[in-house]
Amino acid sequence: MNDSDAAAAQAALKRVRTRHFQSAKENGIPITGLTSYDVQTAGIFDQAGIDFLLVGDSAGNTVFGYDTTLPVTIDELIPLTRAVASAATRAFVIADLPFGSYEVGAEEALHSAIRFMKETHAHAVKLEGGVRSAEQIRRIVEAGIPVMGHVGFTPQSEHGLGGHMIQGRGDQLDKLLADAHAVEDAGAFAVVLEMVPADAAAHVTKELRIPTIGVGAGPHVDGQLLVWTDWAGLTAGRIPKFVRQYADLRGILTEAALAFRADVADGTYPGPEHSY
Ligand SMILES: Nc1nc(=O)c2c([nH]1)NC[C@@H]1CN(c3ccc(C(=O)N[C@@H](CCC(=O)O)C(=O)O)cc3)CN21
Ligand SMILES: CC(C)C(=O)C(=O)O
Ligand SMILES: [Mg+2]
Repeated sequence: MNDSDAAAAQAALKRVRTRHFQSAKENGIPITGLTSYDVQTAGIFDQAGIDFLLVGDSAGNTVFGYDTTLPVTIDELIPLTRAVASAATRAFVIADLPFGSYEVGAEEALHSAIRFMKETHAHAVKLEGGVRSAEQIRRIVEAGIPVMGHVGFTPQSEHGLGGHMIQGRGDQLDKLLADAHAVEDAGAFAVVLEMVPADAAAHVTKELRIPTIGVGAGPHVDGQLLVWTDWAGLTAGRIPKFVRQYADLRGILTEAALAFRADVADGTYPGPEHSY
């Protein structure tokens, strides 16, 4: 297959599966992912051909209004994940394991992963940490559940890391590489690299057999993932420097709300066509 045939085959997939993450890397076809937390956006992103939908614990920020992802629970994420999985026909749906649902050990991690698989119909789980999470990843994979790893900046350890800090700079590159290899060796099908310098991400991407998915990791990775509310211009206030904003939903919805208010105030809504 030449490059454009491979890209067309990827676009035409009936359902993205873990082997397609691998073949995308091997054929140099960039993988795309967005977060999603509801049935409407999941349907839109799926139809647009986004390869995977991550029901992130970033829902703590984007849905529930917490300052960090730390308070997010499995019980909060299950209904969101179920909604996303119900709308995805082609996209691969990944459930993010929240803080406190896998750190105690492999047994706990497997219990949490099983809950997501049974109760949401997601296709895989994601968890944070490299060397420190390798046993958990191995155990979940052995049970037949695909795992996406997540190394570099891991938001669930934001307090331990001292803030939203770039990881893998200078002499931290060895730790980043060790973490990424630990995730691969434990059997993960892909790994997220968050907030790492572009050259460090390139280095990891070259060394690993499994695809790397960058979030603020520059262009030399196998795929790109963004939090959809940042990407679509819905997030209020500061967004991370690595985000390109593809729409201005906040502006559009503000205009719509102002117009609705004005129409109700001056009696032009509802019109006769909206009345019974
Ligand atoms: N809305 C949203 N977007 C995200 O990308 C995201 C979440 N929430 N929640 C979970 C984690 C936390 N992440 C974050 C959060 C903040 C920065 C950030 O503000 N970075 C600054 C530099 C560091 C700082 O000053 O705090 C930047 O300008 O990139 C980066 C990643 C990524 N994830
Ligand atoms: C930012 C991505 C990687 C994530 O973990 C999330 O959205 O929760
Ligand atoms: Mg997350």
